[in-house]
Amino acid sequence: MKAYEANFDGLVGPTHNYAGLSLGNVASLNNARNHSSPKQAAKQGLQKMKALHDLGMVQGVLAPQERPDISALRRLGFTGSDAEVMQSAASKAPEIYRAVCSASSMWTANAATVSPSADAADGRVHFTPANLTNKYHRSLEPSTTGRILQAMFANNQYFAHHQHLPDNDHFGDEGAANHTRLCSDYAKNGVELFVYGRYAFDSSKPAPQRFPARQTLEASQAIARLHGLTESNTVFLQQNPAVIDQGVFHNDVIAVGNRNVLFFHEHAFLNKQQGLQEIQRKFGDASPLHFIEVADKQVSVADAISTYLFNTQLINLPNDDMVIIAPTECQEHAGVYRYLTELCQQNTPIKEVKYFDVKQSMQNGGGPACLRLRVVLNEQERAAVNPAVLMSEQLFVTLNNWVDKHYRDRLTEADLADPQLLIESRTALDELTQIMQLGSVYSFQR
Ligand SMILES: N=C(N)NCCC[C@H](NC(=O)CCC(=O)O)C(=O)O
Repeated sequence: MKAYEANFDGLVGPTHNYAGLSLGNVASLNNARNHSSPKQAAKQGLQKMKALHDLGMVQGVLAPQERPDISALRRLGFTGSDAEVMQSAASKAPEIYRAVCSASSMWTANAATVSPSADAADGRVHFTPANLTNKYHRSLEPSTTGRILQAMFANNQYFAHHQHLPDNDHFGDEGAANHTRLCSDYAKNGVELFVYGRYAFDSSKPAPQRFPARQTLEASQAIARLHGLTESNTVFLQQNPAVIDQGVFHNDVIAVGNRNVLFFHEHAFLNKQQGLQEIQRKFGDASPLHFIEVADKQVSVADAISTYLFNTQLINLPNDDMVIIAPTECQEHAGVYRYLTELCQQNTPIKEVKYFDVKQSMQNGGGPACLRLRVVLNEQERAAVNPAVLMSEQLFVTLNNWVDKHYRDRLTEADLADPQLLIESRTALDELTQIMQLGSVYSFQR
């Protein structure tokens, strides 16, 4: 049976803003406190989703989260009406307040880790929401993410949903951003590559010194166990601590894989040769596996971070051509643009690059690949997905109208404390759960 690698992009939420919350994420800190455009951000995301749909890809939408997160503030002792909770938190704890306003759930590469049914012992598609423990503003996401995923992939004959890992940094898990699956065909058993930043229970092991390693080996191993993967179809690689310390806060900022191609930077991994050999061994030699390694002299780590060359999507079109979906930053950088142009003339499966403007997201350190969660679905599984979350001409028009109706063109930090913004957000999300037939997934609805 044929299988597809579907992309589920995060719909940017109404409070999208630049709060400088992510130590280790260069863009987040560089653009802190700039004003944002929630409307433009959401529409940029919808444009990319629609473009992939029009290319014949299976494309879906993952709903945003309720922000400002009032229940998170009440858990921290802020009391009174919703408006009073917002006002007192915004004035007494502005850093915390900015964190509970973040629309960071748009980066759905961090929503969960997904293992296709062809890899899992029980023959179902497995989802584990990421606990995102390393950053407070992201740690607010997993419970709601889990409810939204269960409303999208509801049929438990085909889909298995796990609770996110323990909310402790020893099990820090950032989801699919640190997970890649290589295979000869999406429908066939593949090799699942887990990339971690540090060991949690062995401080003698290498670790970054300047910026945090968000993903632990122990978290990645737990996910593999929960998903029913085997030793023969999993590989655990450590990210090079030196690149984490330069600002590569997820593996998907320095490497990306799709089907039988792993596209990565020379300095991406620790013990690279040993790791690549293990991948090759487990992938087998029945069909070709392409390692496309970019040398530092071709593209430096710093340029990879500023252009997000590796936070690109690698997709196979229905005609089987492999295409790179890149941010326009890659087009605007002469060296990276030259590299990509030459790459398409070489004898690799990659034939073309398509550029998209996702600047609102890029300014917070999220590129095209951050914005999507990949889910491999065979025909039966695809038919079991909630149809209201799958992109179509109609859904594209409906969601653009919805954004035009509810989203602000411009948001400044001061606007975040406006009680009206909470009302606008909740009104928008309540309507969205009708459009996408999600049920009452938000705590304000329960
Ligand atoms: N690479 C992947 N897969 N995802 C990108 C996530 C970017 C996100 N930025 C933020 O959360 C910034 C929020 C702010 O500063 O307003 C992060 O650091 O977790």
